Amino acid sequence: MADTPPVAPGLRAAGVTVELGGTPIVRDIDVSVNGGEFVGVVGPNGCGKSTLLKALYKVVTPTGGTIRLGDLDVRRARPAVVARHLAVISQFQEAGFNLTVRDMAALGRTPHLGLLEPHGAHDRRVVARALRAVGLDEDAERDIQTLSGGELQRLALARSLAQEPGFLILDEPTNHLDVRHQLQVLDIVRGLGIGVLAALHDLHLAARYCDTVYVLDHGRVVAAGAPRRVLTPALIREVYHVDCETFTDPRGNLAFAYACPAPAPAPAPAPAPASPRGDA
Ligand SMILES: Nc1ncnc2c1ncn2[C@@H]1O[C@H](COP(=O)(O)OP(=O)(O)OP(=O)(O)O)[C@@H](O)[C@H]1O
Repeated sequence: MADTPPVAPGLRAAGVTVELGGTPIVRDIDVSVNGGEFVGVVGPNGCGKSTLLKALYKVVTPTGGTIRLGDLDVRRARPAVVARHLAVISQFQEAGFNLTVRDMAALGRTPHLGLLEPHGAHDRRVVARALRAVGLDEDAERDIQTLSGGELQRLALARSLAQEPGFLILDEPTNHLDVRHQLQVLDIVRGLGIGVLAALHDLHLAARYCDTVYVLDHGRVVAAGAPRRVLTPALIREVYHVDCETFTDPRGNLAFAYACPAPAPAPAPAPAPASPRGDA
């Protein structure tokens, strides 16, 4: 009988609170992502999206809360153990070393290998498949220093795919990407069939790809649920301070038309002080 594939683990975070430099940045947040679900975190600049994600993937230490990935207690587990289950694509991709594209993608295998254990045939196959998936297979021997920002972003995805994670956290995965590659990357991610938590700025992409969105403002969740239910003109006005109309585009996706609110009319000029002589 064929083995049943392992069930992708879900993420359950409760009461996550983060203070940085004595300032509360993330305040008592609950997040739940089922295995196979694509969940977005949206909100204005500085609302705490990256800090929340960093707390979930152990780069920032929360001051409170619990974080579980399947049966794993993320806060107590060693980072190397967490990395076997969780891949992360962070906001800024830097090509700091002279590695080839293939070598960089192959780093995704590290959590699965023992110290100094060489890559086997399976590892090489996984890496080749990951590079093919993001359209970088023909660039495998290039030095990563020569890649564009968008190519580096796709390489970061290839490295994460090579990691064969059970869960994926993405911080602005479409940074630097043109329209086609935005869709390509998010299609690949959604097609993985694992739990995904992604901070997204583009509400069109959030509405198109997410099963659920969490809307953050000033470090708190102010709304959560299916995009059509949550991303209303009223909520967008309240959180982003723009005028907004929503509509369904010709492809059936929820879409948004924004405008900055008209500036408040200038106050009327103060009346000129009365002349001491009383003439006009
Ligand atoms: N190490 C730190 N010390 C103090 N404040 C910090 C630190 N890191 C981030 N912050 C502040 O925390 C707030 C939230 O930052 P965060 O990067 O989580 O926001 P964000 O929602 O991801 O923003 P953006 O959309 O601009 O990427 C910001 O006001 C930021 O200046």
